[in-house]
Amino acid sequence: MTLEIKDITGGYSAVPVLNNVSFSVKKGELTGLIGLNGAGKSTTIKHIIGLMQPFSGTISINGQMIKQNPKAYRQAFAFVPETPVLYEELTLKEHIELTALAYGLEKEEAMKRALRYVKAFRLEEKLEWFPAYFSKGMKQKVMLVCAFMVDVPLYVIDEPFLGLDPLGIHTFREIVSEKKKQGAAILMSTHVLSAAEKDCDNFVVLHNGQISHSGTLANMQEALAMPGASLDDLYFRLTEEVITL
Ligand SMILES: Nc1ncnc2c1ncn2[C@@H]1O[C@H](COP(=O)(O)OP(=O)(O)OP(=O)(O)O)[C@@H](O)[C@H]1O
Repeated sequence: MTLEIKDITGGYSAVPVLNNVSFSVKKGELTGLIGLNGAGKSTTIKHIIGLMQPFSGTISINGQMIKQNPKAYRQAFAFVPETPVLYEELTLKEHIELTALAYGLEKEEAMKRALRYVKAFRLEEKLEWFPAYFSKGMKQKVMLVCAFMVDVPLYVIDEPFLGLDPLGIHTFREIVSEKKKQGAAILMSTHVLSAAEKDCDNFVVLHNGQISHSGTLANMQEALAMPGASLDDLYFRLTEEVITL
């Protein structure tokens, strides 16, 4: 098990947003984290990446908790936020160098690795560009390059499908498939259920801060006695929120 979340309860004030959330993400698997607006996906991710500490429960990556060795824990994952966070005064090349520094990678080797992804996302002419010149999708690609250039056990990716163009999504899928083959675990939060159904090996459905289901599509179909149902239909049943006009 690469990422193991055991019974976490947590939130922003004394009132918890997450209640007894448990799930795991296995080596070589892509797990989709899905749920309605406000269900608790970002809050869960903030706990995983160490921005928030749970009131109770534990989170570990490859058996290690953040408090045991914060630096090792932080270097065990790469995170891509939904909204790109880039340094205005640094070029794409300098973002790659900064990532290498943060993960303790040798600069030339790191650049070689990053260039594969830079080319795959068609950014090779833009290595000297500053973020101000990038479109929203290009900024997202820069974030993805900086995440995928490091070999880590866990990738946490928040909503990759809304900013990328179709070629970018194709490239993203190819990289994810390669990373899975190399044994990485990937947690991806998304609202794009058609893409999630196609790509994810299993799903964690959050509803009102609790897990309403986790497992494969087949597990969900069986549990809900909806053989052959799409992820959309299963999701609406699990969240019980189909609004008709
Ligand atoms: N900084 C914050 N302070 C207080 N409450 C917050 C904060 N951020 C989120 N919340 C609350 O926590 C709950 C879960 O929000 P969260 O952002 O985790 O949802 P989400 O599933 O990521 O939603 P979305 O799909 O809209 O991104 C919501 O009730 C939200 O209002």
